[in-house]
Amino acid sequence: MTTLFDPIKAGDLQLANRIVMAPLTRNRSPNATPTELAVTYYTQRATAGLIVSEGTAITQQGQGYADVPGLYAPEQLAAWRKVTDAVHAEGGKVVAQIWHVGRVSHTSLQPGGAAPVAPSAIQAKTKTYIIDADGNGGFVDTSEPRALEASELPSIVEDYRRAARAAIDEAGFDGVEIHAANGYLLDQFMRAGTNHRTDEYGGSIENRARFLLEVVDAVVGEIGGGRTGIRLSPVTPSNDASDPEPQPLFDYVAGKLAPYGLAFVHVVEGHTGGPRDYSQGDKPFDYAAFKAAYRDAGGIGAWIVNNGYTQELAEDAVAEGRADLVAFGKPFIANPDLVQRFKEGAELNAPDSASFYGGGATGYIDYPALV
Ligand SMILES: C=C(C(=O)O)c1ccccc1
Repeated sequence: MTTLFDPIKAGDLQLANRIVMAPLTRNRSPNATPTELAVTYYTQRATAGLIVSEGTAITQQGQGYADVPGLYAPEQLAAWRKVTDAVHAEGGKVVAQIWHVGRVSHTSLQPGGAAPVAPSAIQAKTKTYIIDADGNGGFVDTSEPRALEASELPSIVEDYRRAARAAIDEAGFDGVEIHAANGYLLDQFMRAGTNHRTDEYGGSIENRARFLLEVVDAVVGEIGGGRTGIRLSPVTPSNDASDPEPQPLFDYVAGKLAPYGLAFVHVVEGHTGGPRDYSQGDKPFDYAAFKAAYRDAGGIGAWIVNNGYTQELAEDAVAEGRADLVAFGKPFIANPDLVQRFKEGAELNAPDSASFYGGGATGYIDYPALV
């Protein structure tokens, strides 16, 4: 019977166990540049079978929150290199989550104070975190976006391709995870609640999935499917995302992803950070059918599940073949040695939500490991 502690090869990634550190935004990268604290933070957690980095912007246009990191400037890439070298020195594996927020941003974060971009000019009913001129952080409404011209999309595809190449060559990551979840740009294009376009990128499921698949094609073409993963969240309402018929949409996407030889498909089940049984549309989302759509079309990527898993739920999912790996977020924030704690059945540290976002060492690198 497969357990969480069995190694697995996911594409080109040889992983020591099935326990994944989920991408976790921590807002501790001033000027979009990870600090030395990030080196300690990720190294402390290097026993994870795979670390997925926090969302990392492919360009300033793709930046949506204060103090999140980027992959688009030399100092950012050099800072990430220190992180990946340190994780590798501990025997860990780490991929970069490459991210464009689309409409989930604010003019103060955008190049030249411009409006954020999106498939359609529909303002997200959500807030983002910015730091004002006096250095005070706070949550504000996201700015009204402008609709991207179709002629602008090839340039954004190139931004993803360039970021993927830089993540490998400059920043030293073992691969990338394309962030196509949680109501950000690629999810905005896929889901009908955010995509009201009438051109070849809107309307039908095929059209709404087109931009995502152009990005996947470019990234895989640049770094290979074996070093490329993707994160999807079929029914999350995060960042005001919605679609009335998620099953046909994501079953279609699964089938189109299958030929790319991806290292993994990472699925957020339910409401990101909320109830796993949350769903949209007139019936619960069928995750087994979604996985089957991928496998039946020839998809070989490892299947990673996420959102609210306990060790017991994770062990069952892997033992029963519903997942190949399980990603943990908050447990990894509070337990750098989560793998050891699972192995020993040790008590887990409780996470302190007050220090999830922003700040310094407190709540970041000071959670205790087992003696
Ligand atoms: C990258 C994020 C995501 O995928 O939801 C994120 C961003 C800000 C706060 C929490 C999470």
